[in-house]
Amino acid sequence: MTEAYVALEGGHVLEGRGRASGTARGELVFTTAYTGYEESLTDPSYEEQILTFSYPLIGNYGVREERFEDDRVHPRAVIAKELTEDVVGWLEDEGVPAVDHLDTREVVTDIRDGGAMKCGIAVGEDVTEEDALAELEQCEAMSDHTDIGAQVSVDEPAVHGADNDGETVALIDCGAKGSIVDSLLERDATVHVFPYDAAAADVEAVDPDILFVSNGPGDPVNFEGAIALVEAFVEDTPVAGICLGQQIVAEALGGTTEKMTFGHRGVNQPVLDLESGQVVMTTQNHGYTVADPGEHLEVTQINVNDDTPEGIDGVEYDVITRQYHPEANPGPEDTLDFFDDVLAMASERADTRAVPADD
Ligand SMILES: NC(=O)CC[C@H](N)C(=O)O
Repeated sequence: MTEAYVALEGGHVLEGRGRASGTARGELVFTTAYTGYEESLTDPSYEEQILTFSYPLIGNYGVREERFEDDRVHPRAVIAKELTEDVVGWLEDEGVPAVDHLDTREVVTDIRDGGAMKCGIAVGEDVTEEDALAELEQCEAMSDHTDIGAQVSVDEPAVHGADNDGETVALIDCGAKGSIVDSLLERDATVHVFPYDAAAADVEAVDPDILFVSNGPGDPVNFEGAIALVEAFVEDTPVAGICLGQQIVAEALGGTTEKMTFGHRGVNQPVLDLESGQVVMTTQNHGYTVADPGEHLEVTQINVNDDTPEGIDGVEYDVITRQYHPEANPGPEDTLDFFDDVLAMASERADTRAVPADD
């Protein structure tokens, strides 16, 4: 019999059915997404986290690689009410422990009331509660993962769409989802992907029309290299960001970020555009938020549920960021036009440079 124990911060241990064996520790979070488990499980932003699905049945339409956001599963472990054989086989192959047949409603309400918390998991033939508690004991707070970018970023720069005719984007890869790159390529951009700690001179060498800071896991203050890049480029080059990217831009330009109680993870987060008055449905996956944008940034969109900043523009600089995921995957495509706005900003910059100085 495969045992499964989930030890929550504070020492409460839940018992479930073991589906994929192993031990793991991480920050316990939940997503309310009712579809898109392949995309969520391959989203690098879930590194060092244990993902609970509040939707009860996960895996019911199989597992297809073309829906992956990256080439591996990122959460340290997976919890659901019911996991299908397809998804269990995939998690087993990936060596990611999985537990089902426990009360996920209890897990979700614990997180909602107590906040995202440390968690230890043990799944296997002979594991005990103590094994899960030992994992919990060793679990570090998310902010203590000071070099988390190294786990998810590219090692070397890479270029995609070199033959495209559009704008040149320097994408700072802090754990970028594949569909962010795809969304730019579909709009004819050339995308130079750089490691999260790239030197400014290397980025400058491709003469980007825009610096684009990606999504990624963990605490934005730990991405010192990416923060320095925004500082170095923002006066002369437009800057865009998604999710962690928005938080990094705020940190770079005099704003502050903070940890939320349990964050936003799901595919139906309502966002209000303050200028148009329009509300859109968005995909989200974050546990930190911009607390104060500072004087160089202004909030243009807010979350309808809790008023947190969802869209930010530069006051005097060309800056545009989103806290949610305009690329969707999973989730609604209401906000794909963000990529058009980003590339329009990049295009203006390209046009300005093309004009000779004495014109
Ligand atoms: N998806 C993301 O980029 C997540 C950003 C950051 N790690 C957070 O949890 O807020």
